[in-house]
Amino acid sequence: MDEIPRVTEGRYLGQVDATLVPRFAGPATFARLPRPDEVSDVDVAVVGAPFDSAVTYRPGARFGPGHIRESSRLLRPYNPAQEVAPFARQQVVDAGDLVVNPFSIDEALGQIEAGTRALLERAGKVLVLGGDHTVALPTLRAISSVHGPVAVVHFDAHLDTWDTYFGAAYTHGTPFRRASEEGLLDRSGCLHVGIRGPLYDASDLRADGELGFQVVPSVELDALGVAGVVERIRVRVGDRPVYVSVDVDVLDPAFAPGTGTPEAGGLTSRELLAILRSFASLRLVGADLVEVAPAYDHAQITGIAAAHVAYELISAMAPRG
Ligand SMILES: N=C(N)NCCCC(=O)O
Ligand SMILES: [Zn+2]
Ligand SMILES: [Zn+2]
Repeated sequence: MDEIPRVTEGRYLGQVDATLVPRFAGPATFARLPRPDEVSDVDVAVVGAPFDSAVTYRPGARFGPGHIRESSRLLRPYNPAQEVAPFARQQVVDAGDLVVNPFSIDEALGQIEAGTRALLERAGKVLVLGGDHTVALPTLRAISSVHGPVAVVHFDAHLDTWDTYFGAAYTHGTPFRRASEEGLLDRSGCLHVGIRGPLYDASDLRADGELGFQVVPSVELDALGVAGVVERIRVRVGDRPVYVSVDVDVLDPAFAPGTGTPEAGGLTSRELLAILRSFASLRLVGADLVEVAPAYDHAQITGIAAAHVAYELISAMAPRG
């Protein structure tokens, strides 16, 4: 077969050219980007962590990476909202899926950390596609081994700083408590955005604050506006290295039905995408996008929202000027 025609800019190998190869055909990598073995240098690696053995409610996020990739076929090379061509300013690749043991949470966490560390030897930045939110913990272990403790901007309906479930410490409701305890977070620079819904107890929020998080709850979105939220984030993280964790359930179930623990009253995709666009001015070192569970999705609503979240994150990582 002849070489597949790609949109290329200088040394950066981009997407399969959708004006020459139908976008519903051809490789199923994220945004139809190349694999690592097709390029010499890597700036950003997208990688799947298809693990969902630590959920408290509906399973299925193990199929998230494949669903996000399949929903990313329509993404085009130029992002007018950020005025950047994200795949022409940096080499972005899809490194496929990590192998994760579905029967051992401990082993899976070790595999995700080792896989991410190995990628970081080649790529400056990673974007991990979950998987349930547990995958943020091993990813943060790998990231902080390179950058030290990081500021975390966490988009979620849920705090995910709870302690244990059924006596288990490593679950999708506990990654940020473990990360804080392990010293992976810069406790002066973390915040959650989009928190809503019932808690277990009023003390959950106090404990969360002690672990290093400020909260921008979903109910404050209208009063603050996108610009107000962006400012809260900017002031909190400053020039620290920033890790962004996006649980797709931060979106209202109307915009993201395909997830395991949905809560009413969330962000619109327009709000979330607008906030992420402002991150071009932050020092992004890595990100995850988790909790996409296609079995509960319809017409790729959640998958498309997730693909655009990934696109804005990668665009924000692109060097400017
Ligand atoms: N990370 C997500 N999506 N959900 C955590 C919910 C934990 C709970 O059931 O209390
Ligand atoms: Zn959540
Ligand atoms: Zn979460």
